[in-house]
Amino acid sequence: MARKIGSRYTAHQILGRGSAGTVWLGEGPEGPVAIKLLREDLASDQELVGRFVQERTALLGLEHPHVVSVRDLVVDGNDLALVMDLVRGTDLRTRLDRERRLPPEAAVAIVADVADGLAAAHAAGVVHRDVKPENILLDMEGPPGPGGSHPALLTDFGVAKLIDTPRRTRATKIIGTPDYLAPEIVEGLPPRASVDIYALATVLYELLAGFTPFGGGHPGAVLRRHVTETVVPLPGIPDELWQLIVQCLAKAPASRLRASELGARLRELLPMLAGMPPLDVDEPGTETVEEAPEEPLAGPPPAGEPAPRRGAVPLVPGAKPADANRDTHTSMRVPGPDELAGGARGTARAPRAAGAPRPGSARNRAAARRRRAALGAGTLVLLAAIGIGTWAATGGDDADAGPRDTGDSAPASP
Ligand SMILES: Nc1ncnc2c1ncn2[C@@H]1O[C@H](COP(=O)(O)OP(=O)(O)OP(=O)(O)O)[C@@H](O)[C@H]1O
Repeated sequence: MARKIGSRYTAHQILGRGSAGTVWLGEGPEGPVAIKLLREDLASDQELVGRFVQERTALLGLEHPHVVSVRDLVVDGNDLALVMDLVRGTDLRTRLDRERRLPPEAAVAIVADVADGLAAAHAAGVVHRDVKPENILLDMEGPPGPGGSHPALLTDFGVAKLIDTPRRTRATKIIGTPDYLAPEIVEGLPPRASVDIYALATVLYELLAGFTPFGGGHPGAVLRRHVTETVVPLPGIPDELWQLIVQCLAKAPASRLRASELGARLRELLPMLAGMPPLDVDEPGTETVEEAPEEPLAGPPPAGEPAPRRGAVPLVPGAKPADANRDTHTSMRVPGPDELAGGARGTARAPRAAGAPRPGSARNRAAARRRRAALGAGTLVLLAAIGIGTWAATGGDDADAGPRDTGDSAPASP
């Protein structure tokens, strides 16, 4: 059923639903558009509406072949909507679900497109903050490129920032999708351009492997892995490609490549990857490092309340997720030192070449011991980092103090 959005747009048919709202196929004065209608509870939040209007210029200003442009912002009664270019195709999550792993050439071509889009955004001072396969659209009407991949476009710019908490509390909250969150966000530091590079490298790893490097299990465990664990090489991956992934998954933001460089370096690899089949990797079982069963950091939901779905589990006991129905986002408090110390039992996931023995052998037990030692050291590092995060939080209201989330004006440098 058609629905009017403001005075200029009509929404015809639902294209999909996300955590922040529903995307409609619509019509505007200049032709077909995609309209993202934000959830009612977000639309009725006066502060968010204020930010929405404030962000107008930054959101509307981004024009790039690999970015889904926002054409208009509509604030009309209870409706809050972003009007975007319509991309006729599918999102990368759907393709990944269908194919499980992509041939390296196609994966690299897609990620190079997104890196180029990010480079333009970062140059304009915009940090995306929620790079993940769901936010990468494949334009099936665009010409197929290397590996037969259609052009990839990054969408949802600015949405993570819009639904973020007020500035004064921002440094104490984590907003995002756990599998793609850079370690410095877990540590409570403000998101800079380099968080997008980390998330994009995670996407590249996922396209090649079929799973993310630090995902699996409780969101709290996922967050800890970002800070404490190092990524394990994928069997059969060309070394040049692996080195790029490792560099962009560096724990230190300054060690990661800039988006423009990442795009260029990935494109240089394309000829070498031509015709290479998907990597032969088995998804690792989640190997428990400690013998004792892992205790969830948060208790079970009270009787009568449904268990929150993936990504919506509070990291800290008693903390309520912003929206338990969110499928892919999480809203958590930055864990305190006690909570981290109590949750130091982690899990480690190591990819295996297809057919290789599962973990549990004497060799793997030795590796688990090494990881346990590393995890202990990592926890110390994390505790120190939380100290820094706390400093950032307490400095948040002081105009002259330390680093801050400048959001749309965040420096594009890592
Ligand atoms: N500009 C667009 N053109 C065509 N389809 C779109 C466009 N933007 C989004 N979609 C489709 O709408 C669906 C919902 O998108 P939306 O951005 O709301 O959610 P998401 O990114 O999947 O999840 P989340 O918001 O939780 O991150 C997506 O599956 C996507 O395929």
